[in-house]
Amino acid sequence: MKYLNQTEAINLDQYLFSPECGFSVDQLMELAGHSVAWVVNRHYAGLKTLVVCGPGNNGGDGFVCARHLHFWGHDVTVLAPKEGKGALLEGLRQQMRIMGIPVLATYPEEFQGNPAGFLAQFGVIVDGIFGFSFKPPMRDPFASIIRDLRQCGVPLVSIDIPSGEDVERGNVTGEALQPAVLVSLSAPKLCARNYHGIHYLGGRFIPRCVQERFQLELPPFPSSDPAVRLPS
Ligand SMILES: NC(=O)C1=CN([C@@H]2O[C@H](COP(=O)(O)OP(=O)(O)OC[C@H]3O[C@@H](n4cnc5c(N)ncnc54)[C@H](O)[C@@H]3O)[C@@H](O)[C@H]2O)[C@H](O)CC1
Ligand SMILES: [K+]
Repeated sequence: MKYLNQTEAINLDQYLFSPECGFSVDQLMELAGHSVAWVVNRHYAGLKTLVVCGPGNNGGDGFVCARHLHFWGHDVTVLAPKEGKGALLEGLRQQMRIMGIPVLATYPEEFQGNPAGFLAQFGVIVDGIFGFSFKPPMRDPFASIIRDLRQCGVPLVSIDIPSGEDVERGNVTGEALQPAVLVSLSAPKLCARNYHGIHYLGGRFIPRCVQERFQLELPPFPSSDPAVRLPS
């Protein structure tokens, strides 16, 4: 299986959205977020869940994941410190509102100065902060949230990239998240080469001709599963 560098990941994404392929962002985000929710439910079914969303499409995957987990009976809270841009992310936020899923911009008042106390309420935390467009160094508010998440002891499930990792070189600063579970989307990125936790490939939407064009050599997905576990 091929591990993508940052440029290859962006090129694959753009090719999928080109007229030649005909996919739309919201369509693939739905499939990506659904596959992450499926993995979370498989390993952490029924646990109180926090989904932390960043400002880009990795955060969008997080909102979609939150919606599916809510439907599947999880008690879900979203922490999304920055308003993402565009109608797609705005629509996802509106869905949270009408479904009664709390979306916090900061830690609640009673936990200001005690992030560990807030995070300890959750059985699992989904990391939708940064994906393949992340460029170090991290900036606040995400730098401090990532520090809190690293120290909190609650199992983390990272979407596509453990947030804070350089997409190609991995955890070079030592400040990135170290998730219990990583769900790579489309194809794993170079930073995942040395990942030894529970590793899934999700986002089962790459047509055969696109796999061949990008020489992805993806493993087969079992039955109708939206994700496949990779050896680690
Ligand atoms: N093809 C697929 O598999 C699909 C993947 N999806 C998901 O989309 C992300 C990539 O999304 P993108 O919007 O390009 O970028 P990010 O979410 O990684 O973040 C960009 C966001 O973050 C800001 N930012 C960048 N660096 C920093 C920094 N050092 N400090 C603070 N903020 C930073 C930047 O300004 C942007 O606002 C991919 O990983 C998948 O999760 C799609 O959902 C579907 C198709
Ligand atoms: K992430």
